[in-house]
Amino acid sequence: MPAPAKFITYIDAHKDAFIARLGEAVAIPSVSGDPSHRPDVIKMSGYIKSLLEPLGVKVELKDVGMEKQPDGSELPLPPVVFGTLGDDPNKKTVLLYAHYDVQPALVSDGWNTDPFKLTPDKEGRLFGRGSTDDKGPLIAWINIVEAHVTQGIELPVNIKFCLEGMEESGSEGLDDLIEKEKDGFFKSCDCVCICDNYWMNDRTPCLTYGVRGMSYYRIIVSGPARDLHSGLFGNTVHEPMTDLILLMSKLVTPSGEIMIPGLDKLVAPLTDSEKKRYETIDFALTDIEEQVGAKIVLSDDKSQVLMGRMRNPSLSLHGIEGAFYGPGAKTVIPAKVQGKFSIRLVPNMTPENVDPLVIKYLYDEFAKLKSKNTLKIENIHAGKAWMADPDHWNYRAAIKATEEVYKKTPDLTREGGSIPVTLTFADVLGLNVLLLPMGRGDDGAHSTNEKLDTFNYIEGTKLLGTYLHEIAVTN
Ligand SMILES: C[C@H](N)C(=O)N[C@@H](Cc1c[nH]cn1)C(=O)O
Ligand SMILES: [Zn+2]
Ligand SMILES: [Zn+2]
Repeated sequence: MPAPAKFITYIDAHKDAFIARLGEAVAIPSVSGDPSHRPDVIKMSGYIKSLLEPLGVKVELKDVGMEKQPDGSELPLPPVVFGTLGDDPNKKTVLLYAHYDVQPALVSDGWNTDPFKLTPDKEGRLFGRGSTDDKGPLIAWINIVEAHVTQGIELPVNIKFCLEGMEESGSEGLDDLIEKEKDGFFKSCDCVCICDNYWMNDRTPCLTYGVRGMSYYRIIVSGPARDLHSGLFGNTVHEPMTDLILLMSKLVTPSGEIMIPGLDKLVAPLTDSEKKRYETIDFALTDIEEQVGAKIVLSDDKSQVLMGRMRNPSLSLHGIEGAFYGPGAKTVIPAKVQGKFSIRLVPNMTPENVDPLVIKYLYDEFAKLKSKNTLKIENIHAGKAWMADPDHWNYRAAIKATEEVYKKTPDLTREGGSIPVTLTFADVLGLNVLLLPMGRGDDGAHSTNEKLDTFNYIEGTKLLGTYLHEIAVTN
């Protein structure tokens, strides 16, 4: 059943108000990975509550405890926002998940505008941290509820909201809460919809039936009791940074191959029918080139590139904490450095079968250095890969909604990024999970100048609303 015309008209008529609302959300720098921003993450949960309650949504802010910091101190975790609207036993109940935390962003990283001030350009692109990941989609769900409630349009389903503030930092606390509430808050849910990923390009909508998992590591090399003068102690002591750089150079080749023995044997084998699926996705190498702003794609083969993102693991080096990085030429030997890297996990890899291989390999490589420094390896957070059945009515409803709004049949894709809770919803609640993205492949999530096109925000809002009307009638 298409969404009522009144709903579509309301969305179009309120475009400016919806952009202003997204601006309010972006202005709260809810960076979950930065302890100094924890009050902002918590403030964001209050902002969401203040939008939902006047619309008749019953809101609970669920406390999920404390987060241990590397120095042993503790920080309060931001609450998980539970919302309930409707309890009609004759309607399906849809669980809507989104996250209200964002990645860090500084103007000095290379932003052209203040990342926490939503800034439109003349092409209608809305620049700001979280615009596409994931505040745009989260605010869109609220806009949809507002359109129904204020226009007297009956909601075709009961809605449960589960909105978290730690997704960008390993979703700490959420799995336990879902386990605890599976026969409580989540009991009546029939399916899940998550709007937190992206199209493959700037033209073709997609539905996503898989995400990669992730294991994020910190390798800590320490030696001297304090930072040293390189003129006095260079070629005199074992230098932690030298050891760390050597270790990090042993993880992945420049062509993307993971160098840790045994990891490749864990990956689920490729079948012929799966291989064919990559050939039909609307995608060109130029899409990646445009998204990254350079001609640096690893392969000339479209299917290889898609498999590299969707069904194979990857290892990325992210940074070194404790290293000298400022301007000038400080002649320091850093006393303790921490290298950060992560591995994107695919079926049948798990943090449990990957961790021992990573740890053994790094200790073996460290032993070869014959260094007197100390090595410590930690898995900071981990989540498994997930795949759903795209033949389910949840997906059929989303295909119909996409065809109604965009007049195109969506591609079926797997996401290269990770959304740890997808697997928990599927396994613990036993529900089909659909990823229904709003933004485009060139939105720059996690990057500088993240944006959401006004077109995608508004048409995406219509899509999500239409999807609710379609699931009500799809079996
Ligand atoms: C796909 C989703 N929008 C996303 O960006 N997820 C993050 C999750 C994460 C895990 N550790 C840190 N962030 C991602 O895939 O990086
Ligand atoms: Zn996200
Ligand atoms: Zn993200």
